[in-house]
Amino acid sequence: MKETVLIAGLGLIGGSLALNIKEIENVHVLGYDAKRSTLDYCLMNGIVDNVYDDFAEAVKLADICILAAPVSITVELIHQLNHIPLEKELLVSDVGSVKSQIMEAAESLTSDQITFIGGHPMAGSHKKGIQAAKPYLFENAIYVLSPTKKSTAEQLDRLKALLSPTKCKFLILDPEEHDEMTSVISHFPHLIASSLVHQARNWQSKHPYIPKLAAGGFRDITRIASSNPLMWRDIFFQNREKMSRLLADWIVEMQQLKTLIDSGEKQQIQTYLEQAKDYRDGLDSKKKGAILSYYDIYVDIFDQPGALLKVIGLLAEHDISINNIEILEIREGITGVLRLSFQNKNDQQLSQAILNKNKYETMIEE
Ligand SMILES: NC(=O)C1=CN([C@@H]2O[C@H](COP(=O)(O)OP(=O)(O)OC[C@H]3O[C@@H](n4cnc5c(N)ncnc54)[C@H](O)[C@@H]3O)[C@@H](O)[C@H]2O)C=CC1
Ligand SMILES: O=C(O)C(=O)Cc1ccc(O)cc1
Repeated sequence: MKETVLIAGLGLIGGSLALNIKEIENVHVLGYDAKRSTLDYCLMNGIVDNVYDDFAEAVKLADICILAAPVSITVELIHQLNHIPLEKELLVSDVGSVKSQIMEAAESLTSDQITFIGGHPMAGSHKKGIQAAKPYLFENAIYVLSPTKKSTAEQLDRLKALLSPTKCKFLILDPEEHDEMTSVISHFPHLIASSLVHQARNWQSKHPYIPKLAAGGFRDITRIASSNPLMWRDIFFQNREKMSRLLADWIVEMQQLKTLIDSGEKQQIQTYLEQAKDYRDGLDSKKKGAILSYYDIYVDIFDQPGALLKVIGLLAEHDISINNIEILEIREGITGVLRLSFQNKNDQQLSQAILNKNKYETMIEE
């Protein structure tokens, strides 16, 4: 029998999930979103089979519903579920970056027909909206699942099967643990990235050339500050206790660093940097897999934009999709380096072979 799956919120994450779930035979995918233009786009591009601008109407038809709106809206939608008369069993999940409030709302659901299992794919981008949705967004990424008291092992397996086309790796976590870990590894770094951008902007009044000097390091560390402010406002708000605790620790560490810098203790400064480097290098190791590391190739190029187009064209001819392209420190007419990122090792190695055959100098970091 056909299973009906509703995705509520068809932005970057909901749209990317829909693209994957649509691949499964015998699944009918419905979409709900507050934006009419998003629903029209989804229909026009075959991302879902049918669209609704009324949550209650759509959810009544569904066997499984994935809530993929901003976190505060997801909490509201869970509360709404309590007041929607359902005629069949409904398995509900979500994709929210903070889990505690969502899981609290889910535990307070009174309907016997609804079972909730929390979810969070640990992958995304700084882009937002349906037009940024990609089918391979979650490949090799961790997908956190948080079962509830009511959910059964069979329901967990059913959800995993539905998400299996994403090629993610599942990890079961308790919501409190999840929120603490993501505050350290995702939410707090975002706050620091935004604060670094503010600092640069403040200095720009004294040095108008600051933006022109912004080199690779500043761009790398502040990339996430260009993400969706509405989404991150919700994340900071919902995880504010853990963020505040991390800020307090950070302030103490910054004070210690200030003392170290003021003292001019070269050896201690070097030790501090070496310890950070050792830990960071270990995180990136593909064997450990602690960070979702993309498969990068560095390519030497000589003049842009011609060289850029040629490299991309060569890979496109072989249907290889590039996850990210970055030009590292290139100026016109001077040798530069292109960093191409791929989702998997196969694409990385095939691309290297193609580029080498076409006389490009390439390098893969071990
Ligand atoms: N962007 C990212 O990298 C990641 C985001 N997440 C989580 O995924 C969720 C969605 O984020 P994105 O897809 O990035 O955001 P997005 O802004 O791309 O998409 C959100 C969608 O929700 C819709 N929406 C807003 N209010 C609504 C309402 N009242 N009813 C129905 N639809 C509504 C919007 O129209 C939009 O289509 C958030 O909870 C976020 O925490 C999780 C992992 C990664
Ligand atoms: O853009 C990036 O590097 C991200 O880290 C994306 C991301 C944003 C929010 C999440 O909850 C999970 C992943």
